[in-house]
Amino acid sequence: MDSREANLPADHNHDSNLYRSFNASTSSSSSSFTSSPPDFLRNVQAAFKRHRMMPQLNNLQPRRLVARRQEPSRSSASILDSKEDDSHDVSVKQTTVNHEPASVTPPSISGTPTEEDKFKPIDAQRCQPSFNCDCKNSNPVDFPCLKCKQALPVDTPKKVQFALENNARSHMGSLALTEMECDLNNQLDVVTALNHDQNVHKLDSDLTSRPNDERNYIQSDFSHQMTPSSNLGSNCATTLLNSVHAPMVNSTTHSCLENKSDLKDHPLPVADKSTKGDPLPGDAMDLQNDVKSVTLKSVKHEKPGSKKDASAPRKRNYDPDLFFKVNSKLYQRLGKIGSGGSSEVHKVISQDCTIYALKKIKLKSRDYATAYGFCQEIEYLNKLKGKDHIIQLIDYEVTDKALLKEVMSGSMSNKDGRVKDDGCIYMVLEYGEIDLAHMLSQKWRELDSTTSTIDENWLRFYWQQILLAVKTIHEERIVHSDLKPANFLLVRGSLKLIDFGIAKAILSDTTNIQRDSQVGTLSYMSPEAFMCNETDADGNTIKCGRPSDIWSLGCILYQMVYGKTPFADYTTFWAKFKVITDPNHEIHYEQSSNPWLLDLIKNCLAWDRKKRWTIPQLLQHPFLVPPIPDENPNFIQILSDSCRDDLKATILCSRLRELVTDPTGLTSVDETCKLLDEMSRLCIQLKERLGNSERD
Ligand SMILES: Nc1ncnc2c1ncn2[C@@H]1O[C@H](COP(=O)(O)OP(=O)(O)OP(=O)(O)O)[C@@H](O)[C@H]1O
Repeated sequence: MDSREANLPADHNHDSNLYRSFNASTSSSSSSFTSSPPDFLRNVQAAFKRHRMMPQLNNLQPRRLVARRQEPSRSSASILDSKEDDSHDVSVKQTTVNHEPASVTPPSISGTPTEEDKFKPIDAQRCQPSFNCDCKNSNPVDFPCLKCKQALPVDTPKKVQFALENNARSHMGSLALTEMECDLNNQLDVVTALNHDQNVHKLDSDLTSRPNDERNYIQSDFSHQMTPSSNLGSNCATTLLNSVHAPMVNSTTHSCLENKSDLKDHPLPVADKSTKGDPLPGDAMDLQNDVKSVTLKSVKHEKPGSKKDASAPRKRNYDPDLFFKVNSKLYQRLGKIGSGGSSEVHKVISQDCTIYALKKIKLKSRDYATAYGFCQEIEYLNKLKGKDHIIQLIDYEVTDKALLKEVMSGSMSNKDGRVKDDGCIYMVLEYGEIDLAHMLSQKWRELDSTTSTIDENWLRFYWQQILLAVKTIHEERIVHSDLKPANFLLVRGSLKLIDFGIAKAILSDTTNIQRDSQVGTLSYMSPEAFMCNETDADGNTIKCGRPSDIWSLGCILYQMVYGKTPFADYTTFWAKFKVITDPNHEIHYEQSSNPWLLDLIKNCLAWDRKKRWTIPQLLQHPFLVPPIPDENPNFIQILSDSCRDDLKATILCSRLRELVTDPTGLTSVDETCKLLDEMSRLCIQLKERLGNSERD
């Protein structure tokens, strides 16, 4: 055992009643868990910090996530199943706890059997595999196994969990009751179920009743553990620390209550026989009384096997204010992340303790074509599954099954039809910590307070990732049409593309697509997006294809370099429309210390879409792939040698040599830029030729 834990001071405080009473029944460890609240909290915090990244913690299941399993063939009234309430059964269930990674569940189009019933009951969720009765427990020390009744050794992290749980519980008011009740028949649950977020939340509410200094201490102690929430990623420890603002799960509590058929048979933890005879101090006594009263109500309300209940309509076993349900799986809401023009995006946690983003699109009062378009995002995300730079779709559900069917079959026979009023699209997505828009504004805030300019390596790193993301979709013949910083999310250090809400597939063999309407976000919209479907000077219909995305990328890069979009000074729609669609409008570029950078932006923001570079070209641009410095006198020679057999490449080489060795006429910055333009073009062409000859 860690010496710091072993040295925890003795408990003299009423706040420790719960864990004290528990310790009394687990005598060998009792001294380890005794501490006055501030010391105790500190020790717990220290211990938790030490262990929170350990794999064991990643397996912890937040019990509030789960709702009670209902037997498929029975009404909700028959939830109370004596077998399920048998604490022995817990250890059986825990062996079946599903620790699969976030898996992709094939969505059901219609009539698929509900998975609701597979939803793990709370007891099963709480127990960790190490606690099951197959423990072959040869070293009984601390906690009794519920099935074999043998004591199980308690490793350090579990103690930490226990201590944390109980510590927080000891600060709880009556809100803790229902959770307590869930534990009534299972002392071991108290150890294994770490529900820090809820406890902290409850702690908040309870703090008001505490003396000021103690309250301050507790608040600072816990807030200390709850720091950089959204940037921590999605491991379980993060979850536990992050979800402080998650709503409390009264509904789960209820479902938990519903599962206790006869709580009389199960001893209350606070009234454990090992503490028999000890008068229960105030808090614990209140708690116990409250538990009993809630229990009685619950039992009365949910009498098992009653005919009335059996005939009652099936009850929702979750509270829609607290959970989302997608393909019968529940996701607890942790807070709203954002909302777009058409959707709400929430941070959620799944039953396997993984953080996701859940995008909900309400289809109410949408016309069929629009709803169909939204649904197509699913199609694209499915197509882009497994691609590194694209946000991953974990699961989805379209409540209007007919609509989904149409999208999946690629038809829209029902286009004049109406979407069901309560129709919704749910998409469970990989969770992104921060989007590029926020990263940029942070970056620019930092830069504004110093004299330094944007770090080119930072720029290169993220620009390359942006290009790779767009390359992925372009290769799949998808035009995103709404590229902007907010649609690139940082996931585990990589930028990933989101929001294919208005993306379009390139259907034919042509490189362009025709859009039905003008789309995108004004500041990033290409000239052709503004003029989509109109006729150009040559009488051709203006189309939006991949080059339109490249223009948007140019706007993003401009913003990364200068801190604002190229048309930011034109604030109204019409002003923007006018300058962007004007082929003679000259975009203003501030000087840059790196001329390649300017060249790069200009190649994206060429008004003539045919002159815009493609993604493969941009990926090879000298800004990302700097040419070997001129100091190397042999560079051109080496280059010429390597393409000796290719006449065109040799010509390019000699032209490049001329420019490098004799850059005449460089009297102005403009001239210099032109020269660099030319050199850049030659470099790219050479690179292409070399690449081709390599392939041949
Ligand atoms: N997977 C995710 N992880 C984290 N945050 C996300 C995720 N998906 C979306 N968001 C957040 O939610 C916001 C809205 O999402 P999204 O852009 O997909 O919705 P939308 O309705 O299509 O928006 P818009 O009107 O901007 O096109 C995003 O800007 C982003 O901040």
